Amino acid sequence: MSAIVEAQHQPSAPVQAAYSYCEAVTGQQARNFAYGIRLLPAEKRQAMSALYAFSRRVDDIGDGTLATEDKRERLEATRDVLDRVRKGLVEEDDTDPVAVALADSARRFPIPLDGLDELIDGVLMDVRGATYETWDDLKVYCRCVAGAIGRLSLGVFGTQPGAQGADRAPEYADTLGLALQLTNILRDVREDAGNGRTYLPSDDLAKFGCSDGFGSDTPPPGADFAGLVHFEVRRARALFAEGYRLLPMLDRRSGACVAAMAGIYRRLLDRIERDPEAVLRGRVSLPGREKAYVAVRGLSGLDTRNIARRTVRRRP
Ligand SMILES: CC(C)=CCC/C(C)=C/CC/C(C)=C/COP(=O)(O)OP(=O)(O)O
Repeated sequence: MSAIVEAQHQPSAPVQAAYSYCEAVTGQQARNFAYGIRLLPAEKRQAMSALYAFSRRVDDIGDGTLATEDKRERLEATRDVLDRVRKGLVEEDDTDPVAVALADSARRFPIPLDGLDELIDGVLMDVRGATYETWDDLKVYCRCVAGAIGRLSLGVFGTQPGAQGADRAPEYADTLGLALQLTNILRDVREDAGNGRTYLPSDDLAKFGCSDGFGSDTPPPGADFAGLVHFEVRRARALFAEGYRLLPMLDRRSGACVAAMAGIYRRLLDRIERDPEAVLRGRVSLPGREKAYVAVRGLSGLDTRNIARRTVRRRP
């Protein structure tokens, strides 16, 4: 019986090739998230790679050098691909491997594909050059480009039968996405400034005398740059703490994947907190061996158990 079930889960050759393509994209480009995705069993790993490859495509259009109108057109073309996936119109021999892999994943897992529309909407906001006055404004953007990825991933992970508070799992997955995105914004502050983009809320920039932006490897004169960074780090930490409530609801390997992704980003945040100006000098990153260590820790379940204990303690 189990052999029959196994056989049913074996993708056909073209679908397998499509997944191999998505896994190659993930391995080459997901410098941090690949460490978590690798910890998943094959079917979930393939589905996460399909989600990653689609998201990468959307993100690359947004970050690319095309003119604004061409970017818009390309983004709407990815929305058409998504519509074909949603309507079950993508055949196994389609020439787009990402569409084939995504269509197969959507058949296997209850992935809320509308989250990918949100991602496209978020990148369109970016292409339009949106700026954010308050954290509430920035949150709208972060929900689209990262919260949605958390909710999509949860569709692949699922929650464990009988997990307490599982109805709040999408909310926690979304919050974890916000935590990662805010960390990403802090890490990339200089690179984004170079591309004419500022994501941090203008209210926060004004409060710390940083409204003139970050065009050089030292803070603008008179600015309390460290104060600004520490303020945003505290905000990100609170989001991590809330989002981590998801972990005890997941099975062991999905929990390991999330713990590795979040753990690597939390360590980035630690580094940024210790030396805020480092983000002006270049891209803060972790050495490969440290990322591997965080992944192994995730697999050991240590982080998940600690969080479960803290969550239980906090309950009234
Ligand atoms: C529940 C759950 C799984 C939540 C996580 C959701 C998630 C993975 C959100 C991604 C947001 C983010 C910071 C993308 C940057 O990708 P990038 O390719 O620019 O990152 P990199 O530059 O660090 O490689």
